[in-house]
Amino acid sequence: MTAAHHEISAMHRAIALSALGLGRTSPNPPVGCVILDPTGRVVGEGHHERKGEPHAEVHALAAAGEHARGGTAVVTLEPCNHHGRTPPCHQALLDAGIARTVIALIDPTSRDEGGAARLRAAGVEVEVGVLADTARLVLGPWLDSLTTGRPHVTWLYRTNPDGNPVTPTASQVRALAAGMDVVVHADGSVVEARPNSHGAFSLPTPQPSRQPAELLAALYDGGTRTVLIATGPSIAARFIHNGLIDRTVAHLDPVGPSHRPSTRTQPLVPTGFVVDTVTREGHGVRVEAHRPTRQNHLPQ
Ligand SMILES: Nc1c(N[C@@H]2O[C@H](COP(=O)(O)O)[C@@H](O)[C@H]2O)[nH]c(=O)[nH]c1=O
Repeated sequence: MTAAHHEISAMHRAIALSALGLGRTSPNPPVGCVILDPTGRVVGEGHHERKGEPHAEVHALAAAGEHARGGTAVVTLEPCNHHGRTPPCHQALLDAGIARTVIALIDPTSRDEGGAARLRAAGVEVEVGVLADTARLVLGPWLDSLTTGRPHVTWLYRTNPDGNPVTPTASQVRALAAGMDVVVHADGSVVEARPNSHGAFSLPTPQPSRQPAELLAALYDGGTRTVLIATGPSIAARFIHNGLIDRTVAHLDPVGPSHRPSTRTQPLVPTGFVVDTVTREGHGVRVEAHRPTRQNHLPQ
């Protein structure tokens, strides 16, 4: 049996909710969950907000109460099977009487037997891989950081009318920083993207190191999973040359319909990057690109 239409709709909602956790949950993943009652009606929603706080399933089950009995849990990441800072979610689902669980992505950090296997063993119907690629839009950086052992790094810049990358504006930085753990600013400072957004678990931000790889390793050890480099090309180049930029977001300053650049020294996106989206935004254009890697796709 595959996912029904109303389960797909619930997964879309769960994925959107999970993104509310971006820039807050690290080192935990941003996860969303929707609970459907036995008739398919939405009776509870939740997302993981911060390390040490309840997981998405627990929030959603609390909202659903008794309506969850015999119902379906739709969750963006495999329910956990271990006692960490919070009790195992697969047990919470069993205790609530959930009969079916629809999962987008398997948790590669599942200790021993994963939550999906535990649920199946207890007689719960489990569907895995539902809207996996869509869920990866939110969980991708967290999953990538597990594979690389360093935070996922985005370089944000503006291109001037000549087409060369320069430091982004404060409002461009603010908009993207909302979903990031840490920002490296043009003055070299390394700060939590939104102060105190990680709650009681505060992210240590090490002093900027001359070595980008060392800086990223120290950030990863402290729990950072996403970094925004909000600088012109000189700082960013040190990361690019070491293969440490995963994604770029460029804001193009508008130019007239006929334009002759005086100097063009830099490409629009780093060499080898693949452009994903080109959108008109505000007065300018936003271009997003990513560095293709062999490790982009973990097993689902
Ligand atoms: N945030 C989250 C999950 N996160 C999983 O749990 C681990 C953290 O456990 P703990 O220390 O108890 O918070 C984390 O590494 C990841 O594997 N799992 C889920 O089922 N739902 C959630 O909402």
